Amino acid sequence: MSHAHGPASPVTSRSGKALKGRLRVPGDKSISHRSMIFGLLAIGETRVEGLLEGDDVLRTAEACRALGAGITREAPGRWRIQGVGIGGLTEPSGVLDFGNAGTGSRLMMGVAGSHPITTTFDGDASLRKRPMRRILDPLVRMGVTVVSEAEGGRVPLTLRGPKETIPITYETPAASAQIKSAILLAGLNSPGKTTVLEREATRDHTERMLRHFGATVEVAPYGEDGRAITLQGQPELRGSTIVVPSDPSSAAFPLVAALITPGSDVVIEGVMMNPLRTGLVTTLLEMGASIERLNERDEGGETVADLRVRASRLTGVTVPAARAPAMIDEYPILAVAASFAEGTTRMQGLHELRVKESDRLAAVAAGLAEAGVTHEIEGDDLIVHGSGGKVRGGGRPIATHLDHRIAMSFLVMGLATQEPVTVDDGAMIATSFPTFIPLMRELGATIQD
Ligand SMILES: O=C(O)C1=C[C@@H](OP(=O)(O)O)[C@@H](O)[C@H](O)C1
Ligand SMILES: C=C(OP(=O)(O)O)C(=O)O
Repeated sequence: MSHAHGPASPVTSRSGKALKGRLRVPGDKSISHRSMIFGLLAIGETRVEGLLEGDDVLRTAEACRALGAGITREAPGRWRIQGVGIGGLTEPSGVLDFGNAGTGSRLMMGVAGSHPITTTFDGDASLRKRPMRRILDPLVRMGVTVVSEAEGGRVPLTLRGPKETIPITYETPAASAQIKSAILLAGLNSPGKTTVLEREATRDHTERMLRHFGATVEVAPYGEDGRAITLQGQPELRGSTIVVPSDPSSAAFPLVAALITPGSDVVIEGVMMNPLRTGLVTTLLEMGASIERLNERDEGGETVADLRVRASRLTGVTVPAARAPAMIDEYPILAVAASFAEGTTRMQGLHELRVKESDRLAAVAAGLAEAGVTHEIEGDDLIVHGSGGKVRGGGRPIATHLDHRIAMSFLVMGLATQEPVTVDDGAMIATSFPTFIPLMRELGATIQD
C-alpha cells in the first residue's frame, strides 16, 4: 500500500550560473485527471495527447481501469480510453488507492459514489489526513451511503451509491474546484438538474470538459464574484479528443527560478493561461517581474502562451484573498519569490493551504525560518519580509511532509541563496512534475539528488 512510504531521498540545490533556454513543462494535472475520468464516463473512445504521467494521474487511470475502462498508453503522453458510459461502471475488486492525490480521490468519490456499486478509497499518509467531509456531505444529500470512514471523515472510506442520484442545489462551503467537480460528476447520474453555487469562481476545467463531451451546462453569475453552475443530468457523453496544455502550476517553478537567479532568460512554452489559473503571473507582474506573454494561441480549447521570463528586481505587494482560487497551489513558490523581493509581501486569506498535501502555511513558514527569511503568520495571512535579493539559505534540511510543492519551492529557492538548500525528500515531486529536476538542470540549475 502506498501509505508505507519508502526511505526519504534528500535533494540539494545551490546557486550557480544564470538559467537560460527554452522548456516545456508537462501537461496540466487538473485536466489530466479529468481526461481519464471523462474517458471512463463517455461512450466510445477518448484520445488524450500530452497527458501528465505523474503518479497522481496514474492512480486515477488505475482507478478508471478498476471501474471498467479500457486504458492503453500508445506513446509518452498519448493515451486511449474505452469508456463504459454513465451508469456502466463495474464494482472494483479491490481498494482504489489514490496515493497522494486529493483531486483524483475526491473527483472519483463523485463518480463511483454516484453508482450502485461499493467502492473503497484510500491513499498515502498525506491523503489520510485530508478532509473528505466536504465531499461526503453533498454526496449524502444526493443519496450516497457512506458505508464506513476513518475518523473525522477521512480515507480509508467506503461508499455505496444509489441507482440514480438525487438532483440537488448546493453552495460549496469552501472555494474548491474539487468539491464543485465531485458534485457535478455525481450529478451526471441524476435524472434532473444539479446546481453548484460557488461564492468565488474556481478553476472551470470540469465545466469545460462536460461541454466538450456533450453535456449541457449553464453558468450564471452568483453573488459578487461567484458562479451558479447547472448540469442537466444523464447526458450521453461521447468519447472525444483532448489536447492537454502545459500546467501553469508546474511552470511556476522554472518561472520563479528565472526571476530570482541573476542574469536568467528563459522561455516556458505553451503554458495554459486560463484566467482562473493565472493569479501567480498577475501577482509577479505587480511585483515588477519581467514576464512576456508571447505567441498567444488556442490549444485544445484553452488559451496558451509562451512565457519569456528574465531575472528581475521584485517589490513586495499585498495579494488579496479574492485571488486565492486562481493561484491556490502557487503560494509556496510565491513565498520564495517574496523572500528575494524588496519590502514586504502580504498574502491574505490562505486558510485552504492548511488542508493540502501538507499544512502548507506551516510548512512554508518552517522552511523560510530555516533559510533565514523573516516572516509572520497572522491569522490566515502569510507575511514575508523580502531581503532585496540576498537570502541566506542553509539551515537544516527542509521538511517536505510528503508535499511536492514544498519540495520544488525550496529547491528553487536554493538556486539563488548564499548557502545551498536541502529538502528532506524529493520523492513526491513525481506526483505532479516527474521531469522537474532534469528540466531545471537543462536550464543550467545545480540540483543534486
Ligand atoms: O480541481 C482541481 O483539479 C484542483 C483543485 C484545487 O484544490 P481545491 O479544490 O481543494 O481547492 C487544487 O489545489 C488542486 O491541485 C487541483
Ligand atoms: C493541492 C494539490 O493537489 P491535490 O489536492 O490533487 O492533492 C496540488 O497539486 O498542489
